[in-house]
Formats: sequence, C-alpha cells, structure tokens
Amino acid sequence: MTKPKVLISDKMDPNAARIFEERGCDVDVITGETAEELLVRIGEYDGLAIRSSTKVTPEILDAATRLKVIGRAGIGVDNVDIPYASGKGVVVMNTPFGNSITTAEHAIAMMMALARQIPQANAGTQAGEWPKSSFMGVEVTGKTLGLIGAGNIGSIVAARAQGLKMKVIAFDPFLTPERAIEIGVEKVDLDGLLERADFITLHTPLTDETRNILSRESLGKTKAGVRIVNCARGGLIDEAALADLLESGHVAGAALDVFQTEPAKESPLFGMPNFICTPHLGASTTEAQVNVALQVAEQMADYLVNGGVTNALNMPSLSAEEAPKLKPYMALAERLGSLVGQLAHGNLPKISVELEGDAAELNPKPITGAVLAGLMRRYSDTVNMVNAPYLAKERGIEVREIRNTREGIYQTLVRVTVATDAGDRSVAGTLFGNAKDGGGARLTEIFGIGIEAELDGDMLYIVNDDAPGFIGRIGTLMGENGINIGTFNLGRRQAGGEAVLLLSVDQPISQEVAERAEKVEGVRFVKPLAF
Ligand SMILES: NC(=O)c1ccc[n+]([C@@H]2O[C@H](COP(=O)([O-])OP(=O)(O)OC[C@H]3O[C@@H](n4cnc5c(N)ncnc54)[C@H](O)[C@@H]3O)[C@@H](O)[C@H]2O)c1
Ligand SMILES: O=C(O)[C@H](O)COP(=O)(O)O
Repeated sequence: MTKPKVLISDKMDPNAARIFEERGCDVDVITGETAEELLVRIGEYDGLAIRSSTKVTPEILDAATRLKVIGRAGIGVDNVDIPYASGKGVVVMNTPFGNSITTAEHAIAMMMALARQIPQANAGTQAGEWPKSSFMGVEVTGKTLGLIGAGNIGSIVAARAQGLKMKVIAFDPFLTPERAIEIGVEKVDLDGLLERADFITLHTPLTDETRNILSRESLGKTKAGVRIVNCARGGLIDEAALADLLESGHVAGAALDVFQTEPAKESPLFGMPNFICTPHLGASTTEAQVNVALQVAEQMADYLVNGGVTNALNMPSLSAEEAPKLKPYMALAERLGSLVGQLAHGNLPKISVELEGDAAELNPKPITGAVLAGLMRRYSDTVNMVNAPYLAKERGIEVREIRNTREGIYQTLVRVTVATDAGDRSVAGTLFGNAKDGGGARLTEIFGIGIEAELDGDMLYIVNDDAPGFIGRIGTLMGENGINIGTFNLGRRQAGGEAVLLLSVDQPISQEVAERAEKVEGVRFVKPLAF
C-alpha cells in the first residue's frame, strides 16, 4: 500500500511531522507559500495540515484531486470553505480544546493590560519618560465581565475572572440554564450585557449571526467607560465604530488580538492611546502549539491510515474503539445502498436505514453515511461518506434512521428501504461469523425475497419465474459467452412464483449478454451489477 502523503502548510510544532512519520505517512513541511504555489502543489497530497494562514478556497479544493482530509491545528476554521470541501468529499477536522486554556489566558492578560495600561506604561518607561502620573488604572475586583459566547474558551475565561472576584454575565443563545449555573454565570440577553458590563470579552466563532455583533449600534448601547477585549475573530466588532468611541472616550479601552483583515497592516485603531493589540497570538504558547500539533497529526493519520474520525466538522465521529466494530457494518451498509441505487428506478425521495439486533447498539450515523455513499454512487463517481449526506440533502432525499434492539431471525441486521414510484423497496443484510473488514457481509433479503449472497465484484441480477430447467438455461448462456460463474444464489417468493437469481461472475456482463439473458425463457428482468 502506498503511504498517504501529507502537506503541513502553516508553521506548526515539529511534533506534527514526527507523528505523521511515526504513523506511516510521508510528510512535507512547506510554509509561507502563496496561494498560486499551493495550487500547483496540492494535487500531490492526501492530507493538508494548516493553522489560520492557509486559505483553503474552492480553487485550492478543485486542484486537490487526492485530498481526503484537512486538519486545522487549532479551533477556528473560517479559513476553510467547509461546504465546498464537503461537496468534494474532504473531511475537515479541528482540535477544539488544544489551545482553549492558552487563549482564555490571553484574553485575561489583555483585560489586565487594559485595566492598568501596561503596554503604554511600559513603552513610556523604556523611553526614559518615567510617566508615573500619566497612568491611572482600574481594579477588576467587583466589576462585571460580560462574555459574548460562553463555550470552551468563554467558560474558562469565566472561571479565571471569578478567581479575580469579578461578576460574570454571559450572552450566548445556546447556553443552557443548567450550564450557566454549572459555570457560575448569569445568562443575559445582548442588550442586558451591553448595559451592565464594565468589561466585555468576545468568544464566539465568526458566523452570519455573530458578524459585527458589536456593531456601531450595539457599541452605542454599552456602559460609558466599558473596556472591550476580542481574542476570538476579527469581524465581530465594527473597527471604525470602535475607533470613534475610543476617540470620544465612551469606550475607555479596547484590546484586540484579531482583526477584520489579517495580517492587519493598517487600522483606524493603530496609534490610539487607549488601544492595545497583539498579532493573533491567542494560541501562541509552547503548550498549546504542542497540544494542537500532536492532536491534529494523530487525528489526520488515524483517518488516513485506519479510517477513524475524530473532531470532524463535516461528518460524524468514529472513535478508535468504535471504528473496528463499525467497519464491517459500513462495508455491508455501503453495498446495500449501492444495490438499492443500482436496482431502484426514478427518484428516491425517502430512504430509511433500520438497524436491528446487535446493529441497533451501534452509532447509526456512520452506517447511514455508508448507505448514502453506496446509494448516491448512482449519481456521482466521486461520492463518499463525507459528501453523500450533503448530496442527498441537495437532492431533497429524506433520510430516517430506525433502531430496533429486538433480535429477529438474524442476530444483527441492516435494512435499507427506499420509497420509489412503485412503492417501498427494501433490501437487508447481516454479518456472519468473523466479520473483519466486511468479509462476513451477506445479503439476506431483496425486495421481500429471502436470499443469501455476498455482494462483491461483478454480478448479474435476474428476476424470473420459478420453473424447472431455468438454472440450466442461464448456466448455458453464460458458458456460451465465456463467462465463468463464481457463485449462484437463488431465492423465491413461493414455489412456482417470482424468483430471483444473483450470479457472481468473473468479468463484467456486457449489454449484449444482458439482452440475451432477457430473452431466456422465464426471465422477467435482468440487471448487471457491480460492487
Ligand atoms: N485568538 C486566537 O488565537 C484564538 C484561539 C483559539 C480560538 N479562537 C477563537 O475563539 C472563538 C471561541 O472558541 P471556542 O473554542 O470557545 O468555541 P466554542 O464553539 O466552544 O464556543 C463558541 C460559543 O459561541 C456561542 N455562540 C454561537 N453563536 C453565538 C451568537 N450568535 N451569539 C452569542 N454566542 C454565540 C456558542 O453557543 C458557543 O458556546 C472561536 O472564534 C475561535 O476561532 C481564537
Ligand atoms: O482558532 C484558533 O485556533 C486560533 O485563531 C489560532 O490560530 P493560529 O493557529 O493561526 O494561531
């Protein structure tokens, strides 16, 4: 097997490259390239490890013909076009906790630096001015800190601020009352926060809802003398409005680690006496960089080498413990999906995936993803588990998952049912014995007829009348056309009624042979299949 090849395109702790190599990947570290240079190179790689500098645009993704995974050594993924990556079947992962403490500490450091004007006092002192009378600070003790966003980083900031004896209030529409109690913050609405907070820190991702959340209008509602810290994302604050309010003195101070445009080379805020900033250093500690580098390399290598999925933003997770159990089910599910996709006619507006017996105890998402990947292959060759759910959604296919822990005839069963113009059509399969790598996957039912068959390689599906001599006629036809039969699997609704025949053959069945098969006495329907 050729080794997966990974490109590290942003500055990253060397542990990342070491882990990739140890886990069986070839790795190139090439940082600081232009988008044009990356465009030329990206086609060679299966994995791309980045921080915030590399911009993964649709153009880059179109050129990334081998790419399977993008790993963000950090949290924010606004530099990756995730919907486009999903459409291309590329997994996008991040490391959601590796730099949270470090970033929370940076926010607290910025707040303290603002409260006591440390950067300005430092500059004056080192310039020989001894500016003791120029700086009068404020205490944070007893002050109200307003968090906009109380997720991982926001809640760490809350804990640190409580240690500093601050009262913490939070605006976060997704913060549950229970979680607010757990982290000791008062949940408020945005206007309530703006009115009450002496300090405001932002800790949300940049989304359509959060963009410009501190707009000119909301900045106008803040308490006079407020101090504002942003270590989350540029674009959350209207920088021009902030500069005006710093100028007027309504905002007593602002500290930004992140800017609307980065690298920020100019800004109306630069040079203002009550403004301080850092160049996106929130995650820049030795500890955080080692954490995120190790994590991203482990996660990406796990996916490229073993198929394990952790912290993916565009597909369900599959833990290292779950992966070996789920793998044979995913192989079975993909084949059942593919069978339905090859046999069902017309639009398939609804699909249900039913897990019965042992299968019902498993995480259903990867199994459903595999069914969809198999099914959607009728529309596109480049479909996989990552983009299949998106393609299904685009086509308006309604997907249902049903779990039934009760065992039926089989100890474990996966059933796929599609709604077709002619009514519901269902296929089912099980895993036999040692089902490692899907080797034990068996079809058990096709459109209401019991049958036992492996779905593998080239096959021929025939619906026929159950009558003596039929098997011989088909065997003769195959022989006459030089087609070797591997397995011959039969099922029937009742004696003398509708029957199905599934042949595995050693070469693809041509259109010509299929047409000859259609003319064989007793044949109702013929379809060559490939798995
Ligand atoms: N400066 C840096 O170097 C640095 C480092 C790490 C993370 N970050 C950034 O910090 C931010 C927060 O990271 P995190 O790990 O805490 O993320 P998180 O997902 O754990 O928390 C984000 C919180 O924002 C809340 N939120 C979402 N939409 C909101 C809205 N409209 N209004 C209010 N709250 C909303 C969510 O409910 C969630 O609780 C991200 O933007 C991340 O990219 C920056
Ligand atoms: O979202 C993040 O993790 C931070 O913004 C850190 O970005 P960086 O890796 O470029 O420092």
